[in-house]
Amino acid sequence: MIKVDELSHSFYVGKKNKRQEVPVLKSINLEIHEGEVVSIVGRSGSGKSTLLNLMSGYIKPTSGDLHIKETRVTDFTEAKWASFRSDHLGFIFQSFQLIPSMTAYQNIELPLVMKGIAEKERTVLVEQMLEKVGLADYSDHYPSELSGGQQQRVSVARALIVNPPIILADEPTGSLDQETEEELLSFIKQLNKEENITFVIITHDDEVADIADRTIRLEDGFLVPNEEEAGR
Ligand SMILES: Nc1ncnc2c1ncn2[C@@H]1O[C@H](COP(=O)(O)OP(=O)(O)OP(=O)(O)O)[C@@H](O)[C@H]1O
Repeated sequence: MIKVDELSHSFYVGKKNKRQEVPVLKSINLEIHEGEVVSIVGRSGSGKSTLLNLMSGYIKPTSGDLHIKETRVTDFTEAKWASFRSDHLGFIFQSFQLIPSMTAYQNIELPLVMKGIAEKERTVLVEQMLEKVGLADYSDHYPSELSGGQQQRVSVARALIVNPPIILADEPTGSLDQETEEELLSFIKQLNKEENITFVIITHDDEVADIADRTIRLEDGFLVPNEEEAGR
């Protein structure tokens, strides 16, 4: 589903004549299979978000190769990435990243508008999705009128609305209380089981790592070999 080969990434900081290379990811090899829930853990600064941003096409690798759904995306232009993302990837963030001036309904509808889906069809899909995430009564609420857990459900609904086979999540439970976190995790597990959606989840949270089929650990930009896999 996602194949990462010898992927390295450096940032360059400082002024032109004093440009300094900051190597962040170092020869990462990794394969994520269809239907897996994979958590990515590691200390702050270990490169987790950089890896997710590479998988999303928001940054380009310095070297190495990346395939998603058997498509080589390494050299994609921004336009190609934008269309690939809208067909294959959904995103969930710690800070929800909802548009404050749009209602729950409009936030969920947005990816369909961007895909050029007709209004009639959008209405059916958004209403179904509001039911599915238990927010049918909150469709006209703005993000500021929703609890953290409800906002996260809107953001999950927005990620799901285009039926992506893969969802990439950066600390999705980071802003939630214990109970809401458990709700979100069981919803993720349910989506994974019933709809075979592949999840890649960055987390600091042991409970998220607990629902994952596999945990990948980054340390200073290197992937730490998984003992179980290394022993096979
Ligand atoms: N745009 C950038 N320019 C320069 N350095 C960057 C940039 N983005 C990230 N870095 C550096 O890359 C390293 C890895 O950052 P990254 O955000 O991937 O870590 P992380 O594991 O996700 O951390 P956290 O858990 O705190 O979110 C850090 O040392 C960071 O300072």
